[in-house]
Amino acid sequence: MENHPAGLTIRNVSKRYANGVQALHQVSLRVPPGLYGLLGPNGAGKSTLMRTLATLQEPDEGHIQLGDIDVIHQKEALRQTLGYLPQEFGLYPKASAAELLDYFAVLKGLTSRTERQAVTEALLRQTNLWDKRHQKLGGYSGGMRQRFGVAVALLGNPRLLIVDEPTAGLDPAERVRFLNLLSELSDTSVVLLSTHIVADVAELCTNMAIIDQGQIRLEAEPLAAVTSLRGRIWRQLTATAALPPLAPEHRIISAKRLSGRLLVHVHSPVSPGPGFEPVAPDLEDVYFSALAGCFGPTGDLAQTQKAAR
Ligand SMILES: Nc1ncnc2c1ncn2[C@@H]1O[C@H](COP(=O)(O)OP(=O)(O)OP(=O)(O)O)[C@@H](O)[C@H]1O
Repeated sequence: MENHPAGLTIRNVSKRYANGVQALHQVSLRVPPGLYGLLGPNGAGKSTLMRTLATLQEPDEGHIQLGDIDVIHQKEALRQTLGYLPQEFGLYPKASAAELLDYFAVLKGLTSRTERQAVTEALLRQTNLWDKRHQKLGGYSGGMRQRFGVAVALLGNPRLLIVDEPTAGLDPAERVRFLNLLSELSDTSVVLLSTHIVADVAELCTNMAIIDQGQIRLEAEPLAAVTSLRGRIWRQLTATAALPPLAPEHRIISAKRLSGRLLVHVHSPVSPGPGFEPVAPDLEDVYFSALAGCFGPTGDLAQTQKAAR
């Protein structure tokens, strides 16, 4: 991180809610500038971590640093440089994008009308909404709403942009447009994307982490993670829906129904037995292997590879 003064460092962050749920357990991550994907299933703790980073809630313990800002103890300083797009946000349906963005710019302290016009025009162009700026937000599609959310989050030129599950509900074209926008933004800042969609991370993220039950299961570059699984993923298409019997050291990482049959993927350093064939791994195999604990308790790819040699 020393080489990346604007990067984000998260150390041993834990959070237990009043109802006893341990949403985060000793989470540590290094998030360099670029597009970083935080991938995990429902209830993994992604939103809890995002809200904590956005200073909307306190962790029980841990340390978070963005460049020279101590996020937990210098909340105001962090907020000056943060853009946050929550999982759900309300918009005034009767306002147009231009009106509402102008309003948020005033709230952000941009009092000069000329300056505001320049800033909001640039943001509406960047998010590809300029032509639709006079349309009422109530008539915006899901993707346009999300891009408008990003325009609002970008007011004030944040060094850290947090987007919490932004692609859920977008059609494929809108999803790609939205991810491209995030990728462009990540040229100049840290962009943290939380998602449960593996393809979001596979396509554009330069780094990623997989979180499950409040714990980091893997932190890696997506390509390196896929490469690390070469020769370790095997598949079998079973005639019935029954899972094949396996030795304890072989782990079924996924089982999908396919036209009445079952496509089983197994993580194993050697052939799991007759009926299995090797398969070129992809990021979905990485994801399911991580959830099955195949990358070890620390989720550190380098450690895992060393142990496997
Ligand atoms: N305010 C809260 N009070 C109590 N428990 C909570 C609260 N918020 C979240 N939880 C619980 O903490 C765990 C993590 O939730 P969180 O919303 O952070 O996960 P997530 O990965 O964002 O899930 P999703 O993809 O479903 O949004 C879940 O078990 C959830 O039920």
